[in-house]
Amino acid sequence: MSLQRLRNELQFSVVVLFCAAGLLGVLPFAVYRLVQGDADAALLDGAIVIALGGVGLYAWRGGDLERASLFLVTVATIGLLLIARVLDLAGALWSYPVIASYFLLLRWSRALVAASTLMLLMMLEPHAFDSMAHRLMYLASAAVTSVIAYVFARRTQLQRDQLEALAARDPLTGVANRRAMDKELRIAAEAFHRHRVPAALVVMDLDHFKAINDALGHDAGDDALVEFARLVQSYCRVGDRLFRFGGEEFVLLLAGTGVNDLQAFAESLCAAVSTRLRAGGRAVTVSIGGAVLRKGESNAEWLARADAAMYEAKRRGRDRVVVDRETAAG
Ligand SMILES: Nc1nc2c(ncn2[C@@H]2O[C@H](COP(=O)(O)OP(=O)(O)OP(=O)(O)O)[C@@H](O)[C@H]2O)c(=O)[nH]1
Repeated sequence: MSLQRLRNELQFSVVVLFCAAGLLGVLPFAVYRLVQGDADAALLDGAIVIALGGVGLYAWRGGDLERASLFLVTVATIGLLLIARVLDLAGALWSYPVIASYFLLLRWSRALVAASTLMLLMMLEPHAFDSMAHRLMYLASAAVTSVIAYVFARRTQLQRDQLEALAARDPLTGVANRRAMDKELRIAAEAFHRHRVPAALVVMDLDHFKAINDALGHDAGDDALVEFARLVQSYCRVGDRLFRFGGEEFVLLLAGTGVNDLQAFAESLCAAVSTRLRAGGRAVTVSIGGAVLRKGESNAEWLARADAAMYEAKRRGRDRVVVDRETAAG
């Protein structure tokens, strides 16, 4: 489990690997200082090793990553400032990995503040550098490290956001996909169970879609799906969420909607589709099922009721709405 997280989760792997690398990097020095009889430095290195080991173990065992990250950068910063005091320039060299950790583990604005503060404190440290030239060289190299780490962290974050957005979208219609739906349903269900905010699900399935494909070709079918999604979205309010459930089936989540509003909304949407949606000059219709979330009901049960209502609409002749009225009980 944790090995898998090491491969898949950036923050987890940075915390664990930083702790492991820091621990392995500092431990030999702690032993060396002890052998040399340099008790202060040995004690300091030993304390850093123990702190890094503790944070790494905490994260590895599933501890809160935000907390672990904050603790890690704090330990690394304090350790670095103390080492720079005890060990002169050799201590300052550790500021490069510490700066990198800021940009990998903190929000970029906080990382910028932390890196600037660290550089300032190091510059003010009287024992860390033996000449002004060394001091300025440190400042320049630490600033370059900060810029590179900043660019890398920002780009990585941007790419991650883009990948997440792509993974949640249906490429044909551009609406959210089934994966995104599960998350939104959880949020709506939580608002209902905690605060009694009603929520309705609308399941929509285009009628005789196979016939459209067969008669006009797959591309015309695709166009009809895109047009349908556009039409439904034009009917949505700001908080409503449309998902492509698969094939020619779509799901609409209406937050704050009770059973009567659901019925009225679905009826007008159904009528709008049959009058406005066309494929090869022919009207395209939709069968719609609806259900509002009931007390004590799981999301799967809720969705299954809306889906069953949609199949009932198909059974009754298509191009119509069936709302599961039992839902009013909740
Ligand atoms: N063009 C296109 N067709 C799709 C897509 N996804 C699924 N389909 C087609 O949608 C059709 C669905 O057919 P059926 O499940 O038999 O349903 P139907 O013909 O719509 O009939 P009813 O739902 O019973 O009214 C299949 O022919 C699928 O190939 C898509 O992304 N694009």
